[in-house]
Amino acid sequence: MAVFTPVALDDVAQWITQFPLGKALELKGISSGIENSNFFLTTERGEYVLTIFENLSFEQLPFYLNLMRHLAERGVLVPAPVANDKGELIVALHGKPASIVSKLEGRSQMDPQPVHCAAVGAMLARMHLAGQDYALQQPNLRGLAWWHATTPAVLPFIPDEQAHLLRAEVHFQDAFAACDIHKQLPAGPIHADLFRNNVMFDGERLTGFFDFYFAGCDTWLFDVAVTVNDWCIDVGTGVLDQARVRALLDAYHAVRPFTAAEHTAWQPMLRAGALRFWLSRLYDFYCPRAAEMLTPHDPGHFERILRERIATPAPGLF
Ligand SMILES: Nc1ncnc2c1ncn2[C@@H]1O[C@H](COP(=O)(O)OP(=O)(O)O)[C@@H](O)[C@H]1O
Ligand SMILES: N[C@@H](CCOP(=O)(O)O)C(=O)O
Repeated sequence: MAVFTPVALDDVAQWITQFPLGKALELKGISSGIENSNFFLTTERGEYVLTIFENLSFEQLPFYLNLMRHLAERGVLVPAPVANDKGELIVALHGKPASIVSKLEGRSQMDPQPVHCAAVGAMLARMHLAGQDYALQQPNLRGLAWWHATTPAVLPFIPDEQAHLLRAEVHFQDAFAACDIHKQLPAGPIHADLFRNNVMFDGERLTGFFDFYFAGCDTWLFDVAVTVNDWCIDVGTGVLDQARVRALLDAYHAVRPFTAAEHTAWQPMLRAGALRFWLSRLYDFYCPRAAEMLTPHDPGHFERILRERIATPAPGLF
C-alpha cells in the first residue's frame, strides 16, 4: 500500500552508478510507511533503504538528510545517507526527490520494557548533544504556530467538550511558551516523532532512530515529552508506567543532565507533547489530504493522554 511510486530493479540499474555502491542486486518495496515510497535495496556493497519522497521537496529535504549525516558522523545510531559522485544526498528518481540511507538492523519494539526505554533515553540525550553544532536551522513545523493555524480548522468538527479542552490547552501552552522558564530551556535539532515505530531494536540492543521527517529545532524537553508519551504508557489508558518513565529519564539524565528549568517545565511540556499529536490526528481525521488512502490514527488516544497529563502529575525528571 505504501509504495506510491513503483520502481523496478531495471529502473535503478543505471541510476545507481552515480553512488559508490556497486551494482543493484535486489529491490523490495516496503509496505509499512505512510508518507513516502520506501524500498529495501541490496547492492554489491550491502543493504540500504531507498526512499522516494512523495510530499517533501528538493528545497525542504536538505535539513533532514544533512541532520542524519551530521548525527551519524558523530556516532548517533541513525541511518547514514549515501552521497552520489557529486556529493549530493538528494537525487531525482522518476522525477521525484530520492535518497539512499544505510539499513538499520532489527525491528520496532512495540511492547517496550524498561531496558528498551533506557536505551532510547540514552540515545536521545546523545542525539541532542551531537546536534548542538548542526549548522542548518528549521523550526519545528508542528510547533505552537502550527497549533494556532490548525485549531480553527478542526474546531467546527469536534463536540463542545473537546473544543473547550482544545481551546483551553492552546491558551495554556501560549502562556507556557511565553514564560521565563520556557526561555531558559536548552534547544536544538530534535526528532519530534520518536515513537516506538521509529526506533529499531535487535533484541535489547538499540540499532537506530529513523524517520526524521518531522525533525526541527525546538526545546530538547519537548522531544523527551513526545518520547515518554509514547514509550512509557499503558496504550489503552495513556497512564504512565513509572518503571519505564524512570528508566528512560534516568538514562537520559546520565548522559545529558536535565536543568532546573527543565524540571519546572516538565509537566506542561508533557501536555504540549500530547496536544501536538492530538491536534495532528484530529486534522488528519477531519481534513484528510486529497487521495489519502490510509486509515487515520485515532485522535482519542492523545485526547486521553492530554486529559491524563492534566489530571495526574508525572514522575519528576530527576
Ligand atoms: N533506515 C532504515 N533501516 C531499516 N528499515 C527502515 C529504514 N527506514 C525505513 N525502514 C522501514 O520502512 C518502514 C517505513 O519507513 P517510514 O520512515 O516510517 O516511512 P514513511 O515515512 O513513509 O512513514 C519502517 O517501518 C521500517 O520498517
Ligand atoms: N507518530 C505520529 C504519526 C507520524 O507517523 P510516522 O509513521 O511517520 O511516525 C502519530 O502517531 O500520530
